[in-house]
Amino acid sequence: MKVVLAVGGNALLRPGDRGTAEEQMLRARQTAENIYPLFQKFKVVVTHGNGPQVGAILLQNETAKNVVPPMPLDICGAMSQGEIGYMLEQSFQNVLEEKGVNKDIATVLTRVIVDENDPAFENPTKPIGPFYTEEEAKRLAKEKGWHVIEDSGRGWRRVVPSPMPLEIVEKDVIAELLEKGFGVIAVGGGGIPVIRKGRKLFGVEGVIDKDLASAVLARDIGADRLIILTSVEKVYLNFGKPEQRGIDEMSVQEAKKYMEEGHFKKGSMYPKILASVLYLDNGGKEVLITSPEKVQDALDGKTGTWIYP
Ligand SMILES: NC(=O)OP(=O)(O)O
Repeated sequence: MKVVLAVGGNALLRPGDRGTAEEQMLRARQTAENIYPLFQKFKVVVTHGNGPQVGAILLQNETAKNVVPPMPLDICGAMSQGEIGYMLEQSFQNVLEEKGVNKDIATVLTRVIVDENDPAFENPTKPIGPFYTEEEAKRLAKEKGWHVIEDSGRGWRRVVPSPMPLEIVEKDVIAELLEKGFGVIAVGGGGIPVIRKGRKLFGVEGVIDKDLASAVLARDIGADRLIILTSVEKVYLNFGKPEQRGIDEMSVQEAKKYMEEGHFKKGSMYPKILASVLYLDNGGKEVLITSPEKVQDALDGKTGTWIYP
């Protein structure tokens, strides 16, 4: 069975973490300990976010711009794929070794085709980098020309364009590595956004949503299952309210209805449900949304939210 496994931001950073290498390596190791059995059971491609890391790389580039030439956002995205791919690959490989599982892991630098006329380029929505107070964020926006927003009740952040992913450039390479028995890490940070001009590709500045890009990958390689790991055990209706109710199973039609009714927050569960719909509406078979800690129980049918066509 071919599985695309999208790991959330908490795979590398938790609230309160500063984002040091030691912290991120520790979180990567914890993620590996939770998910290593999946590499034994399935042909797995792990995808991941990069919001905090790509924002930090961009800041580093901008801060040192008078010493070394700063890199544009697509190249910062490529750097974040290398950084995070390394941390995950090393952690997965070490845990698999300790558990006696014979599996090699390969990270694929991945580009994703977007539309150069995507309106997202004129309307930045993707939060990256550290959190600021409202006052700091508004000052930085004025001083540096940044766009900033309040991010899901967690603080203020810089936002950048987030075009819709259309196609995974490296889909055949990823599929081939899976068939040959490798565990694969790909589509890091939603992939590096590129546009097609004739037969050539060119990078563009943006950060793609990793859940949407994971759905496109799952479609493009004909994955049997899309698993989205996040900070909650299952999807909830009326999340955070007294009438909150966990969903064990829903159809894609029900998922669309709940989206329209406004049950899912834009910066958190909404893109995961949208990605599930995108995958299931394009031939996908099933989606599981749960936390890294509960993924084994969810696969045994004990928890998580399952979504079907
Ligand atoms: N690219 C992306 O979606 O990153 P986060 O999940 O970290 O926001």
